[in-house]
Amino acid sequence: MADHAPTPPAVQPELLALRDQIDALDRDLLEMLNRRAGLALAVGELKKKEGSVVFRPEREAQVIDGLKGRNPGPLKTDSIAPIWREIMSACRALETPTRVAYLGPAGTFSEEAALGYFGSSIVRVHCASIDDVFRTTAAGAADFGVVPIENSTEGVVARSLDIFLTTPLFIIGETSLYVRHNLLRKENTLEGIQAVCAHPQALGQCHNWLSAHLPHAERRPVSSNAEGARLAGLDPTVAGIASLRAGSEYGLHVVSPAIQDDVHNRTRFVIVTDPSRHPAPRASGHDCTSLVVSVKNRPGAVHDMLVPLKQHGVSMTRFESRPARSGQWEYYFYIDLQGHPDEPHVATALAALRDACAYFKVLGTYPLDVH
Ligand SMILES: O=C(O)C(=O)C[C@]1(C(=O)O)C=C[C@@H](O)C=C1
Repeated sequence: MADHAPTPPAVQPELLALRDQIDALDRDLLEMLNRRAGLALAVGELKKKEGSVVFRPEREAQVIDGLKGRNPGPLKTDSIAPIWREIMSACRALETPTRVAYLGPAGTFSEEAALGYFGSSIVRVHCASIDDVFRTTAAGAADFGVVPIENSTEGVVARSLDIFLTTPLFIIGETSLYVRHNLLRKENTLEGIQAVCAHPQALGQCHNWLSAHLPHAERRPVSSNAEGARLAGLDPTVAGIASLRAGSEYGLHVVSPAIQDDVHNRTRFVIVTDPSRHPAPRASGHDCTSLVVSVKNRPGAVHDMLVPLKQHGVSMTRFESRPARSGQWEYYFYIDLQGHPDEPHVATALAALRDACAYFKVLGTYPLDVH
């Protein structure tokens, strides 16, 4: 009896012929991608002469939308956005480096959102907190910041919304991520776990699972999930809740995968930048405008404020309130509208809304996320 591994079957001639065709096409693709990169470089030179910015989110959204609309298959239409984001990321990097700040360390969901939105050809700027992402971007140490603003299980990310009241930064893009949390640990067992370290949002999103499976373990909030994973790597009695990427980053076992209470758990992130260095994106055809407003505390004030939207046919896709901290039961309202102020009906509705509000700030106008 042979004691060595069986030899694989001989490669069939049909398979060889198909692979030859794939190799030839890959060479064509490589040549075409390089021609595309050459054109992007020429665009970059033009922009340098004009003094205009390199990153154009509305153009990238249109490129992806256009290709999705003409995809003949069999490539899945869902595959188009990630492929072209990477291509445009590589082309953009030839024009200029894109520095992106987000809540670090390596392996956070914020990092995943940043890479999903900008592609992987970016300069990664890790920040210790959401406040730090805003500060770093405002100080010019990053060109863009990526911050979470709402989660489908836990609701708003209050800190991000509060900072929007005072920050000079504005929103130029959005991206959403399916967030799957995993219980990670040095040992591959639930036995002996004394504490679970994660971001408070993740602890909240896994509340039922933790109550059912680790009722006696302390739930210890830390600055990020990746930080929780890092701590789990240092102490065998500690588990972290984080992404699979964070697990492999810190050499941990996945003791239990997908422990979030809601299988459709999603987080929405926005991309912020300094308007003095980067203009607002132009209309792409599928845009969102985000506002924060307040009204005088009187009967019917909120209703009256929203009437112009109906009158001018503008859809509201989000309406969120946060206490104004005045002690007077006053609130700030965070509103997302469909459309771009360059569209006349949106501009008219915004002007009327502004007149009806005691406080009115446009947080940004940007292309809707393209998947
Ligand atoms: O069209 C441009 O303005 C480009 O710079 C080219 C390109 C691309 O690769 O398609 C790259 C960066 C921009 O964000 C948009 C598009």
